[in-house]
Amino acid sequence: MERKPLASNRKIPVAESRTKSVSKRTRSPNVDESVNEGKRVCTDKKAPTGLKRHGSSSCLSTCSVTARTATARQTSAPKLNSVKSSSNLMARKPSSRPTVSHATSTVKSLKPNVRSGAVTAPRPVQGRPPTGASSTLNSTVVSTGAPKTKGRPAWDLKGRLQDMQGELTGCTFRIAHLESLNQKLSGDAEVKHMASQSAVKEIEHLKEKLDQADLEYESHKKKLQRDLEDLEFKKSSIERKKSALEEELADSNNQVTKLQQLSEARNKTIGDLQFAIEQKESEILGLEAKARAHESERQRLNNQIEEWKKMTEAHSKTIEDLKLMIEQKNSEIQVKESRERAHETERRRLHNLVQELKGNIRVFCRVRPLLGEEELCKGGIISHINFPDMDHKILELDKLPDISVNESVLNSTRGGRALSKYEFSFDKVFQPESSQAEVFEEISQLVQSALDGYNVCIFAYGQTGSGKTYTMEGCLEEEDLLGMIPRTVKQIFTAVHDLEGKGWSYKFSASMLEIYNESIYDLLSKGSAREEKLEVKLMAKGEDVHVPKLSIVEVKSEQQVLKLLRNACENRSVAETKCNQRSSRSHSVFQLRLEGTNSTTGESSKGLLNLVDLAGSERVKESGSEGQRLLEAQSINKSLSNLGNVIMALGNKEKHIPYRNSKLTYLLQNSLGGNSKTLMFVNVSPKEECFSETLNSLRFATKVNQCNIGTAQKKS
Ligand SMILES: Nc1ncnc2c1ncn2[C@@H]1O[C@H](COP(=O)(O)OP(=O)(O)OP(=O)(O)O)[C@@H](O)[C@H]1O
Repeated sequence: MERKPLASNRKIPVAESRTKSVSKRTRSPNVDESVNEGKRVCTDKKAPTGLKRHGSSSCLSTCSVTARTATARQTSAPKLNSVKSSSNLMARKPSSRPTVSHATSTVKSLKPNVRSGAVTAPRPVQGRPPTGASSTLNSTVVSTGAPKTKGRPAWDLKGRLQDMQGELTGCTFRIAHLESLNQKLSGDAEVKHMASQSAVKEIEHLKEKLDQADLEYESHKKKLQRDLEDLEFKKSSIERKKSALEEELADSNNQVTKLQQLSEARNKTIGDLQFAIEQKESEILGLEAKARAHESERQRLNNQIEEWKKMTEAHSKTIEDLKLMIEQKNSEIQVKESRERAHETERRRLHNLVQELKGNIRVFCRVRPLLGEEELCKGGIISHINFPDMDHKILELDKLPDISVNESVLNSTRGGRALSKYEFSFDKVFQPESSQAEVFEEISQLVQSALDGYNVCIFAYGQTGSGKTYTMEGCLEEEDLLGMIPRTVKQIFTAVHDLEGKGWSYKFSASMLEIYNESIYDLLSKGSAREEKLEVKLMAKGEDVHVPKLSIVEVKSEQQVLKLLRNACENRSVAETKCNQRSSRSHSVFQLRLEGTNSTTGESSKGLLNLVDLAGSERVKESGSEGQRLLEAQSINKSLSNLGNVIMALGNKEKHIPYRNSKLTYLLQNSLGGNSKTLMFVNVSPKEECFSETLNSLRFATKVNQCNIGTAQKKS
């Protein structure tokens, strides 16, 4: 709150200055100063009202003193200094009275002038005649006349005495007059002194009041400031409260809105609930009706239960009879199961016998169909390959006119044209339209042999592009196109499920490797391990061969094996980008170890299934390879010809079988020969330009097919 200036404030300095002046006057009463000051006070119209009253009286008294002083000045103009000093003395010592001696001194001071006759009549104040004592004094002086000393001779002592007596009389008169004047002035001075004292007291009183007023003002000001601060604090707190209240109001409004929405929702819910209650009430009515119906039904059922109890007693007897029968049947079943197990053992024996009779090396020939652009040539007909017999065991290869083959051939005619034919006989010949399922059906017995504890080896042999990979792996993403490996795995897991009912439990572990340029690589490992060359080791004489560091994964499902196959394919394709068409130039070997035990009969079996996709069998000379290709071709040629040599040696019952001449035969040592069953697919391309390679492949397969490598031994 802004403080308004008080009216008295403006006047205070004046009053103070006046008070100071008065005090000063009081401390040093000087008539002239008082006169001057008195005049100034009288003319000061700005004096405060409180002071005016006192001031006016003071002024009046001062003015009267002034007037008198002025009169005295006029009266005794020549001796003004003396009068002044008297006045000053009186003013300084108000209690002291002017004495005669004093006056005498004054008179004395006048003497020289009298003596000299230089006393002059005081000049009257302009416009005003001399009044009172002054006029009297003047008249006295005048009446005494001028000194007449000059006019008397020295000897006229009497005259001079008279003059001096006259002069003394005048002086005496003047002294008396001055004394009266002095008394009057003393009285005036006393009055003035008293007035001055009262004025001083008044001023002091006023000063005290002023100080008090100042103190009050200061305290009031402080109070007002405190009040102002309090009010401002209250104002700010009120504003805070106001803003808080506004926020609360906004919150409240929000809450009100929410509550309104909630209320609406609840009203709707209440409506729904009421509707539901009505429905439930009607349902309850219906249920009550049903309950009544059920009660009557329960009554009826109770009656029926009573009847059934009687029947149950009768049935219990029947059940006892049946239990006896079941026990009899169970003992019969056990007898039958033991017979079945004996039959299973016999089946295995007979199955092996059949395999033996068929030969432990069997050769299937598969001719793939013409594909894509190949079909456009000659209307999609394979004219140089014939399948003459109904048993699908013979393949005829027509000698093409422009291809010379150093071989004895059958002569025949077709369409009036003499043709040379090559006839090959195998355990089975699959025509181009044969499906994967049909092919697998023929080898499924071999798979069963692996479960029975035999080493089984299935090869795919043939030139590049003849269908080896298609036959062994097929397309893993399409059920119908699955090759021999996934189908074998599937059959094994299906068969194991059946065998479990006969007391058998199996453990399977899988591995997959690649032999490229006579080096072994793990197809199930990744990174640097994928590039590591592995070695074949023989554990002990007559024992299994094994490859240290090779990944051997225990598998428990068909899906797990398929996943491994996919990983292997991926790894093979990665390597293929580094080395052109590497998959065609390497052998891939999938191995599945099967270990079975029969907890009922105590039998056990240990089989090894080898599924081999051999490298393309092109001949080095004809392919005209050089550099890396030549090295690959030489490695392939070496391992394939050694495979033929091993099989020949086995067929010839030679003492030394050259297994170690190549990595492939060394690895398959225990799966080729007396303790194993071997099947070779010879894959044939339908293209005429592949005639020469087809002929070579068929000749190689024929040699293998003619071998009898002995009776397989079951491992246990
Ligand atoms: N019986 C068949 N039915 C349909 N297509 C086949 C058949 N046999 C092979 N093919 C196809 O022929 C092509 C070559 O087959 P595949 O790759 O299996 O030959 P390959 O002998 O394994 O060749 P490589 O030695 O180069 O690996 C592939 O596209 C394959 O799908």
